[in-house]
Amino acid sequence: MSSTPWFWIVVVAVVVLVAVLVAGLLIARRRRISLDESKAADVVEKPKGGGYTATGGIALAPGGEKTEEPAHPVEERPETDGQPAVGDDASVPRDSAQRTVRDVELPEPAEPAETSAPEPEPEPAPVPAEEIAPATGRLERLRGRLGKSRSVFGQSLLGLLGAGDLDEDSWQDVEDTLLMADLGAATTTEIVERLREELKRRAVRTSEEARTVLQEVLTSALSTDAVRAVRALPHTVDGKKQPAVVLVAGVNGTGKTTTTGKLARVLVAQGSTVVLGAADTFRAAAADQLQTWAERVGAEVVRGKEGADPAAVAFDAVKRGTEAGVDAVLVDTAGRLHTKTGLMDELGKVKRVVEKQAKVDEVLLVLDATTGQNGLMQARVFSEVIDVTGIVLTKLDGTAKGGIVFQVQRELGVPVKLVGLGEGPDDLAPFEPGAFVEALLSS
Ligand SMILES: Nc1nc2c(ncn2[C@@H]2O[C@H](COP(=O)(O)OP(=O)(O)OP(=O)(O)O)[C@@H](O)[C@H]2O)c(=O)[nH]1
Repeated sequence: MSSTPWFWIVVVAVVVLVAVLVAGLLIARRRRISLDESKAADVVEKPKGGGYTATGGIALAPGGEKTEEPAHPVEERPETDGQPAVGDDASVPRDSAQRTVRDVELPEPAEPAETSAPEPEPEPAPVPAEEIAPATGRLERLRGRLGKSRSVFGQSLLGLLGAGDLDEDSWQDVEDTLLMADLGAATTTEIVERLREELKRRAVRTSEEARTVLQEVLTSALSTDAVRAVRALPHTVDGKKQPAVVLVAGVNGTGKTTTTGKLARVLVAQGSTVVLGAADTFRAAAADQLQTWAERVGAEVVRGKEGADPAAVAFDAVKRGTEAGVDAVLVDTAGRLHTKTGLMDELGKVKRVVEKQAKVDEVLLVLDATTGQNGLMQARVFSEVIDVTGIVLTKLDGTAKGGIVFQVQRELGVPVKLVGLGEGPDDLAPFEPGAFVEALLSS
């Protein structure tokens, strides 16, 4: 056999081999995502000066009959280890003067005036001392307030996920980043599992695609069927106007009074009339603070003397609000958490007493985002004591741990309804999962 056919067979084989190798290299290169590429993509993707920009104003709903929301018994909650037991201290009071919780007789419904507390002192509603910014302007001004929360969380996650096929060490880094941002063990595990699944299922190859998946997974982890509107609008009972009754609860220093004032401002700006109840009678300054808010926004305040029975003050605030035909009564409660039993006595009683004349439509639990796990433990105690219907997460402007939102909502089974993004009177925003995640991931 002549050597020529063999020569051509060898040439063809070599050409085919080279072609296969080149094609393989090209495909492999396309599939690899470098950190440089992710950075380049980020430069294009990052919204300029982007921050938390809720798309709408704070949603409000009438009180009265609630729509059925999913039951979330404490036994079914994850991460229930380490809950403070009865008698555990939950926080250090801001001021030293304290009074111990004592048993006080509940006022009879027919004779509310016979409470053991001093007579409350209704104040006439003053004219608003300041012009209240409209909701749209307010939201715009909140841009960038999540600054500190964003950098750690979003950038390290995007850096990791944008780096291509992740090995186990890199997944461990993703997990650590989520844990450091205060998402908690259960939420972190769930999110990592979903990220792994989605990246694989969608054969994610670019950092841009990874960003989309991350955004979707985080947003869906924050989504809930529960209503986020604050039930602060009046409703009708037996043909008579009934103000919405909102209790604001939380440990001292979390921002209850400030939140009550900010919420009153939102309501007044929308044309509602409001009575504020200063049921935090442990600290004289708390009632003064609320009174200042009332003067600023043009609301009436009902307060008792220092040491008065908080339940009696709350009762009288609701009574006054009903008689005056206002739209909403916001009751600022005391949050001293010396003992779970004490809190149960106080807060439970406030609610029971108020409900002798009107249904409580909303119980907002105010949590300080900067306290991380401690805040979460407080939340567990409160949710056992009182039927919390919404969370207000304050001081998100001052923490790198915005991830606490995920954990709080998951553990309590109650939606985060509002977020506090500063000390200013208009620094209260509605909580929107999509906008929040967008702010976390941008830089
Ligand atoms: N940075 C920041 N500070 C806030 C926010 N909300 C409240 N604060 C500040 O937190 C401090 C405590 O707020 P208060 O409203 O007095 O807290 P409280 O829960 O009523 O406290 P007690 O009356 O002691 O029970 C104040 O200095 C507020 O200005 C927020 O969203 N961001």
